[in-house]
Amino acid sequence: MVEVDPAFFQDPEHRPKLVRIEDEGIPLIDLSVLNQSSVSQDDMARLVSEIGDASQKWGFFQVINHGVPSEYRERIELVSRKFFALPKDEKLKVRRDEVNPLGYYDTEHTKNVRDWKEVFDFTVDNPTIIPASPEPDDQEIRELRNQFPQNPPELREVCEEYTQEILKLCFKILGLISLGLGLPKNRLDDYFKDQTSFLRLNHYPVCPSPDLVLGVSRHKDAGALTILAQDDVAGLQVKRKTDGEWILVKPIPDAFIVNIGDIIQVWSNDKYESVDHRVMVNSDKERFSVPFFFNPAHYTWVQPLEELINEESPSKYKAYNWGKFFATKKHSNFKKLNVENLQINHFKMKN
Ligand SMILES: O=C(O)CCC(=O)C(=O)O
Ligand SMILES: [Fe+2]
Repeated sequence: MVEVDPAFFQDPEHRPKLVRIEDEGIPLIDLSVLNQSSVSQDDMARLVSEIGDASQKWGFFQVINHGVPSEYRERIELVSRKFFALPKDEKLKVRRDEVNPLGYYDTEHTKNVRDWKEVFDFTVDNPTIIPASPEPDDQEIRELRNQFPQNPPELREVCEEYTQEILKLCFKILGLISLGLGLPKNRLDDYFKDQTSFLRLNHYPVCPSPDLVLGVSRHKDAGALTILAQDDVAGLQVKRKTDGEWILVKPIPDAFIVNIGDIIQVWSNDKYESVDHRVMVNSDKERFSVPFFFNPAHYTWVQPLEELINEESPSKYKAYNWGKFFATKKHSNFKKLNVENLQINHFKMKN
Protein backbone atom coordinates (compact mmCIF):
# COMPACT_ATOMS: atom_id res chain seq x y z
CA MET A 1 0.00 0.00 0.00
CA VAL A 2 1.17 3.54 -0.70
CA GLU A 3 2.37 5.38 2.40
CA VAL A 4 0.46 8.57 3.15
CA ASP A 5 2.57 11.61 4.09
CA PRO A 6 1.79 12.48 7.75
CA ALA A 7 1.32 16.14 6.69
CA PHE A 8 -2.17 14.98 5.66
CA PHE A 9 -3.05 13.39 9.02
CA GLN A 10 -5.82 15.00 11.05
CA ASP A 11 -5.53 15.24 14.83
CA PRO A 12 -7.48 12.32 16.35
CA GLU A 13 -10.49 14.47 17.34
CA HIS A 14 -10.95 15.63 13.74
CA ARG A 15 -10.62 12.26 12.02
CA PRO A 16 -13.74 11.18 10.15
CA LYS A 17 -15.84 8.28 11.39
CA LEU A 18 -16.21 5.84 8.55
CA VAL A 19 -19.79 5.16 9.57
CA ARG A 20 -21.56 7.99 7.81
CA ILE A 21 -24.71 9.57 9.11
CA GLU A 22 -27.24 10.58 6.52
CA ASP A 23 -30.03 12.94 7.32
CA GLU A 24 -33.02 14.19 5.44
CA GLY A 25 -32.49 17.49 7.21
CA ILE A 26 -30.60 19.60 4.70
CA PRO A 27 -33.56 21.31 3.08
CA LEU A 28 -34.26 20.76 -0.59
CA ILE A 29 -35.78 23.89 -2.08
CA ASP A 30 -37.60 24.07 -5.41
CA LEU A 31 -36.95 27.36 -7.21
CA SER A 32 -39.36 26.69 -10.09
CA VAL A 33 -41.64 29.63 -9.22
CA LEU A 34 -38.77 31.96 -10.18
CA ASN A 35 -38.91 30.62 -13.74
CA GLN A 36 -42.54 31.64 -14.18
CA SER A 37 -43.38 34.88 -15.93
CA SER A 38 -45.40 36.10 -12.95
CA VAL A 39 -45.11 34.86 -9.38
CA SER A 40 -47.95 35.11 -6.89
CA GLN A 41 -47.18 36.92 -3.65
CA ASP A 42 -47.99 33.77 -1.69
CA ASP A 43 -45.59 31.62 -3.69
CA MET A 44 -42.84 34.20 -3.30
CA ALA A 45 -43.45 34.55 0.44
CA ARG A 46 -43.30 30.76 0.84
CA LEU A 47 -40.00 30.56 -1.04
CA VAL A 48 -38.47 33.44 0.90
CA SER A 49 -39.40 31.82 4.18
CA GLU A 50 -38.06 28.40 3.11
CA ILE A 51 -34.70 29.97 2.25
CA GLY A 52 -34.72 32.00 5.47
CA ASP A 53 -35.50 28.96 7.63
CA ALA A 54 -32.81 26.86 5.95
CA SER A 55 -30.26 29.67 6.34
CA GLN A 56 -31.09 29.92 10.02
CA LYS A 57 -31.33 26.23 10.94
CA TRP A 58 -28.64 24.73 8.73
CA GLY A 59 -26.71 27.44 6.90
CA PHE A 60 -26.99 24.96 3.99
CA PHE A 61 -29.64 23.88 1.49
CA GLN A 62 -29.93 22.30 -1.94
CA VAL A 63 -31.84 23.87 -4.82
CA ILE A 64 -33.59 22.25 -7.79
CA ASN A 65 -35.30 23.83 -10.82
CA HIS A 66 -32.72 26.59 -10.43
CA GLY A 67 -32.66 27.67 -14.07
CA VAL A 68 -29.04 26.65 -14.81
CA PRO A 69 -29.28 24.48 -17.94
CA SER A 70 -27.85 21.01 -17.24
CA GLU A 71 -25.57 21.12 -20.32
CA TYR A 72 -23.37 23.73 -18.67
CA ARG A 73 -22.87 21.57 -15.66
CA GLU A 74 -22.24 18.41 -17.69
CA ARG A 75 -19.64 20.25 -19.76
CA ILE A 76 -17.72 21.61 -16.80
CA GLU A 77 -17.73 18.26 -15.03
CA LEU A 78 -16.32 16.64 -18.14
CA VAL A 79 -13.62 19.25 -18.73
CA SER A 80 -12.61 19.07 -15.07
CA ARG A 81 -12.14 15.30 -15.34
CA LYS A 82 -10.07 15.80 -18.50
CA PHE A 83 -7.86 18.45 -16.88
CA PHE A 84 -7.11 16.51 -13.70
CA ALA A 85 -6.40 13.34 -15.72
CA LEU A 86 -3.48 15.12 -17.45
CA PRO A 87 0.10 14.31 -16.39
CA LYS A 88 1.26 16.34 -13.40
CA ASP A 89 3.84 18.23 -15.51
CA GLU A 90 1.09 19.51 -17.75
CA LYS A 91 -1.01 20.73 -14.79
CA LEU A 92 2.02 22.37 -13.19
CA LYS A 93 2.34 24.66 -16.22
CA VAL A 94 -0.51 26.70 -14.71
CA ARG A 95 0.62 26.31 -11.12
CA ARG A 96 -0.35 28.81 -8.47
CA ASP A 97 2.65 30.34 -6.68
CA GLU A 98 3.53 32.82 -3.94
CA VAL A 99 2.75 35.71 -6.31
CA ASN A 100 -0.30 34.53 -8.26
CA PRO A 101 -2.87 32.65 -6.14
CA LEU A 102 -4.84 31.53 -9.24
CA GLY A 103 -4.39 28.35 -11.27
CA TYR A 104 -3.55 24.76 -10.37
CA TYR A 105 -2.61 23.78 -6.87
CA ASP A 106 -2.30 20.55 -4.89
CA THR A 107 -0.86 21.68 -1.57
CA GLU A 108 -3.64 23.64 0.08
CA HIS A 109 -3.81 23.58 3.88
CA THR A 110 -7.10 24.11 5.71
CA LYS A 111 -6.72 24.57 9.48
CA ASN A 112 -3.00 23.96 8.93
CA VAL A 113 -3.44 20.35 7.80
CA ARG A 114 -2.84 19.40 4.19
CA ASP A 115 -5.99 18.68 2.15
CA TRP A 116 -6.22 15.48 0.06
CA LYS A 117 -7.17 17.24 -3.15
CA GLU A 118 -6.00 19.15 -6.19
CA VAL A 119 -7.73 22.31 -7.43
CA PHE A 120 -7.89 24.78 -10.28
CA ASP A 121 -9.03 28.35 -9.46
CA PHE A 122 -9.96 31.31 -11.63
CA THR A 123 -11.77 34.57 -10.92
CA VAL A 124 -14.89 35.93 -12.65
CA ASP A 125 -13.40 39.37 -13.26
CA ASN A 126 -10.11 39.23 -15.12
CA PRO A 127 -8.20 41.00 -13.73
CA THR A 128 -9.59 40.99 -10.19
CA ILE A 129 -8.40 43.78 -7.93
CA ILE A 130 -7.32 42.94 -4.38
CA PRO A 131 -5.03 44.57 -1.81
CA ALA A 132 -1.33 44.05 -2.49
CA SER A 133 -0.73 42.79 1.05
CA PRO A 134 -2.66 41.79 4.18
CA GLU A 135 -1.07 44.71 6.09
CA PRO A 136 -3.90 47.03 7.27
CA ASP A 137 -2.00 50.26 6.54
CA ASP A 138 -0.78 49.31 3.09
CA GLN A 139 -3.14 51.00 0.58
CA GLU A 140 -1.50 49.45 -2.47
CA ILE A 141 -3.67 47.23 -4.68
CA ARG A 142 -2.80 44.61 -7.28
CA GLU A 143 -4.38 42.79 -10.19
CA LEU A 144 -4.92 39.04 -10.12
CA ARG A 145 -4.88 37.46 -13.56
CA ASN A 146 -6.23 34.08 -14.56
CA GLN A 147 -3.95 31.44 -16.01
CA PHE A 148 -5.88 29.00 -18.16
CA PRO A 149 -4.20 25.83 -19.41
CA GLN A 150 -3.65 25.08 -23.11
CA ASN A 151 -5.12 21.67 -22.36
CA PRO A 152 -7.97 20.80 -22.54
CA PRO A 153 -8.33 23.57 -25.13
CA GLU A 154 -12.03 24.12 -24.38
CA LEU A 155 -11.50 24.52 -20.61
CA ARG A 156 -11.52 28.30 -20.56
CA GLU A 157 -14.71 28.73 -22.56
CA VAL A 158 -16.56 25.98 -20.70
CA CYS A 159 -15.59 27.44 -17.33
CA GLU A 160 -16.48 31.01 -18.29
CA GLU A 161 -19.89 30.01 -19.68
CA TYR A 162 -20.71 27.97 -16.59
CA THR A 163 -19.72 30.84 -14.32
CA GLN A 164 -22.04 33.29 -16.09
CA GLU A 165 -24.97 30.91 -15.50
CA ILE A 166 -24.06 30.40 -11.85
CA LEU A 167 -23.82 34.15 -11.34
CA LYS A 168 -27.47 34.53 -12.39
CA LEU A 169 -28.38 31.94 -9.76
CA CYS A 170 -26.27 33.76 -7.13
CA PHE A 171 -28.17 37.00 -7.67
CA LYS A 172 -31.53 35.17 -7.48
CA ILE A 173 -30.57 33.61 -4.14
CA LEU A 174 -29.07 36.85 -2.87
CA GLY A 175 -32.40 38.56 -3.62
CA LEU A 176 -34.34 35.89 -1.72
CA ILE A 177 -31.98 36.20 1.24
CA SER A 178 -32.35 39.95 1.22
CA LEU A 179 -36.16 39.67 1.20
CA GLY A 180 -35.91 37.15 4.07
CA LEU A 181 -34.06 39.77 6.12
CA GLY A 182 -36.95 42.18 5.49
CA LEU A 183 -34.93 44.25 2.99
CA PRO A 184 -35.52 45.16 -0.67
CA LYS A 185 -34.65 42.38 -3.09
CA ASN A 186 -31.70 44.24 -4.63
CA ARG A 187 -30.34 45.62 -1.33
CA LEU A 188 -27.10 43.60 -1.49
CA ASP A 189 -26.44 43.61 -5.25
CA ASP A 190 -24.12 46.62 -5.39
CA TYR A 191 -21.53 45.02 -3.14
CA PHE A 192 -20.78 42.64 -6.03
CA LYS A 193 -20.08 45.29 -8.70
CA ASP A 194 -16.32 44.72 -8.59
CA GLN A 195 -16.63 41.22 -7.28
CA THR A 196 -13.73 39.02 -6.14
CA SER A 197 -15.73 35.85 -6.83
CA PHE A 198 -13.90 32.78 -8.05
CA LEU A 199 -14.67 29.32 -9.31
CA ARG A 200 -12.77 26.24 -8.21
CA LEU A 201 -12.52 22.82 -9.79
CA ASN A 202 -11.86 20.23 -7.05
CA HIS A 203 -10.52 16.72 -7.52
CA TYR A 204 -10.27 14.38 -4.53
CA PRO A 205 -8.20 11.38 -5.64
CA VAL A 206 -8.67 7.90 -4.19
CA CYS A 207 -6.96 7.76 -0.79
CA PRO A 208 -5.46 4.71 0.97
CA SER A 209 -6.24 6.17 4.45
CA PRO A 210 -9.70 7.77 4.38
CA ASP A 211 -9.87 7.29 8.15
CA LEU A 212 -6.91 9.61 8.82
CA VAL A 213 -7.20 12.38 6.25
CA LEU A 214 -9.79 14.75 4.84
CA GLY A 215 -10.29 16.16 1.35
CA VAL A 216 -10.89 19.52 3.05
CA SER A 217 -10.60 19.97 6.83
CA ARG A 218 -13.48 21.51 8.74
CA HIS A 219 -13.93 25.16 7.76
CA LYS A 220 -16.47 27.88 7.04
CA ASP A 221 -16.56 29.68 3.71
CA ALA A 222 -15.36 33.26 4.14
CA GLY A 223 -17.32 34.90 1.30
CA ALA A 224 -21.02 35.73 0.94
CA LEU A 225 -22.45 32.58 -0.64
CA THR A 226 -21.09 29.34 -2.08
CA ILE A 227 -22.87 27.44 -4.84
CA LEU A 228 -21.51 23.93 -5.21
CA ALA A 229 -22.00 21.22 -7.81
CA GLN A 230 -20.96 17.81 -6.48
CA ASP A 231 -20.79 14.62 -8.55
CA ASP A 232 -22.56 11.41 -7.52
CA VAL A 233 -19.86 10.39 -5.00
CA ALA A 234 -20.82 11.57 -1.51
CA GLY A 235 -18.20 13.21 0.70
CA LEU A 236 -19.34 16.65 1.84
CA GLN A 237 -20.37 16.72 5.49
CA VAL A 238 -22.09 19.58 7.29
CA LYS A 239 -21.95 20.11 11.04
CA ARG A 240 -25.54 19.92 12.27
CA LYS A 241 -26.23 22.95 14.49
CA THR A 242 -28.49 21.09 16.92
CA ASP A 243 -25.92 18.52 18.09
CA GLY A 244 -22.62 19.10 16.26
CA GLU A 245 -22.92 15.77 14.41
CA TRP A 246 -21.35 15.58 10.92
CA ILE A 247 -24.10 14.96 8.36
CA LEU A 248 -23.42 13.78 4.83
CA VAL A 249 -24.98 15.89 2.07
CA LYS A 250 -26.68 13.46 -0.26
CA PRO A 251 -25.84 13.86 -3.95
CA ILE A 252 -29.00 14.78 -5.87
CA PRO A 253 -28.59 14.82 -9.65
CA ASP A 254 -28.73 18.36 -11.06
CA ALA A 255 -29.19 20.02 -7.63
CA PHE A 256 -26.82 22.73 -6.37
CA ILE A 257 -25.75 22.97 -2.76
CA VAL A 258 -25.91 26.51 -1.41
CA ASN A 259 -24.28 27.65 1.80
CA ILE A 260 -24.24 30.87 3.73
CA GLY A 261 -20.73 32.29 4.04
CA ASP A 262 -19.23 34.41 6.82
CA ILE A 263 -20.17 37.70 5.11
CA ILE A 264 -23.90 36.96 5.14
CA GLN A 265 -23.56 35.85 8.76
CA VAL A 266 -22.11 39.27 9.60
CA TRP A 267 -24.51 41.24 7.36
CA SER A 268 -27.45 39.46 9.05
CA ASN A 269 -25.92 40.15 12.49
CA ASP A 270 -25.90 36.37 13.20
CA LYS A 271 -29.48 35.68 12.13
CA TYR A 272 -28.07 33.41 9.44
CA GLU A 273 -25.03 31.28 10.13
CA SER A 274 -21.98 30.22 8.18
CA VAL A 275 -21.64 26.59 9.22
CA ASP A 276 -18.61 24.29 9.48
CA HIS A 277 -18.27 21.69 6.77
CA ARG A 278 -15.59 19.27 5.58
CA VAL A 279 -14.97 16.68 2.87
CA MET A 280 -14.30 12.97 3.36
CA VAL A 281 -12.38 10.93 0.81
CA ASN A 282 -12.73 7.33 -0.32
CA SER A 283 -10.40 4.38 -0.71
CA ASP A 284 -12.12 3.22 -3.89
CA LYS A 285 -13.66 6.27 -5.57
CA GLU A 286 -12.31 9.61 -6.66
CA ARG A 287 -14.64 12.59 -6.33
CA PHE A 288 -15.08 15.86 -8.24
CA SER A 289 -16.84 19.03 -7.15
CA VAL A 290 -17.16 22.60 -8.44
CA PRO A 291 -17.71 25.34 -5.85
CA PHE A 292 -18.39 28.93 -6.86
CA PHE A 293 -17.41 31.45 -4.18
CA PHE A 294 -19.55 34.58 -4.52
CA ASN A 295 -17.52 37.40 -3.01
CA PRO A 296 -17.97 41.20 -2.92
CA ALA A 297 -15.57 43.92 -4.06
CA HIS A 298 -12.27 44.12 -2.18
CA TYR A 299 -13.10 47.61 -0.84
CA THR A 300 -16.26 46.38 0.93
CA TRP A 301 -16.34 47.05 4.66
CA VAL A 302 -18.29 44.10 6.07
CA GLN A 303 -20.51 44.85 9.03
CA PRO A 304 -24.07 44.14 10.17
CA LEU A 305 -26.53 45.93 7.85
CA GLU A 306 -27.64 49.19 9.41
CA GLU A 307 -31.34 48.45 8.80
CA LEU A 308 -31.03 45.43 11.10
CA ILE A 309 -29.36 47.27 13.96
CA ASN A 310 -31.23 49.03 16.74
CA GLU A 311 -31.20 49.32 20.51
CA GLU A 312 -32.73 45.88 21.06
CA SER A 313 -30.50 44.32 18.47
CA PRO A 314 -27.08 46.00 18.67
CA SER A 315 -24.32 45.24 16.18
CA LYS A 316 -22.38 42.10 17.04
CA TYR A 317 -19.37 42.85 14.84
CA LYS A 318 -16.82 45.53 14.19
CA ALA A 319 -16.49 46.39 10.49
CA TYR A 320 -13.69 44.60 8.64
CA ASN A 321 -12.27 45.13 5.18
CA TRP A 322 -13.09 42.20 2.86
CA GLY A 323 -10.02 42.67 0.64
CA LYS A 324 -7.64 42.54 3.59
CA PHE A 325 -9.46 39.52 5.01
CA PHE A 326 -9.31 37.75 1.63
CA ALA A 327 -5.63 38.63 1.10
CA THR A 328 -4.77 37.27 4.56
CA LYS A 329 -6.62 34.01 3.90
CA LYS A 330 -5.06 33.57 0.45
CA HIS A 331 -1.64 34.16 1.97
CA SER A 332 -2.09 31.81 4.93
CA ASN A 333 -3.49 28.79 3.10
CA PHE A 334 -0.44 28.66 0.89
CA LYS A 335 1.66 27.21 3.64
CA LYS A 336 1.41 25.58 7.02
CA LEU A 337 1.49 28.22 9.74
CA ASN A 338 1.74 27.89 13.49
CA VAL A 339 -0.94 30.46 14.19
CA GLU A 340 -4.71 30.24 14.08
CA ASN A 341 -6.17 31.34 10.71
CA LEU A 342 -8.06 34.62 10.54
CA GLN A 343 -11.79 34.14 11.36
CA ILE A 344 -14.79 36.49 11.64
CA ASN A 345 -14.98 35.88 15.38
CA HIS A 346 -11.84 38.03 15.63
CA PHE A 347 -14.15 40.97 14.78
CA LYS A 348 -16.90 39.97 17.22
CA MET A 349 -17.80 42.66 19.77
CA LYS A 350 -17.08 41.75 23.35
CA ASN A 351 -20.31 42.65 25.19
O1 LIG B 1 -16.05 19.49 -2.36
C1 LIG B 1 -16.96 19.83 -1.62
O2 LIG B 1 -17.99 19.15 -1.52
C2 LIG B 1 -16.88 21.07 -0.77
C3 LIG B 1 -15.63 21.87 -0.92
C4 LIG B 1 -15.56 23.03 0.02
O3 LIG B 1 -16.19 23.08 1.05
C5 LIG B 1 -14.70 24.19 -0.33
O4 LIG B 1 -13.93 24.08 -1.30
O5 LIG B 1 -14.80 25.23 0.38
FE1 LIG C 1 -16.24 25.13 1.83
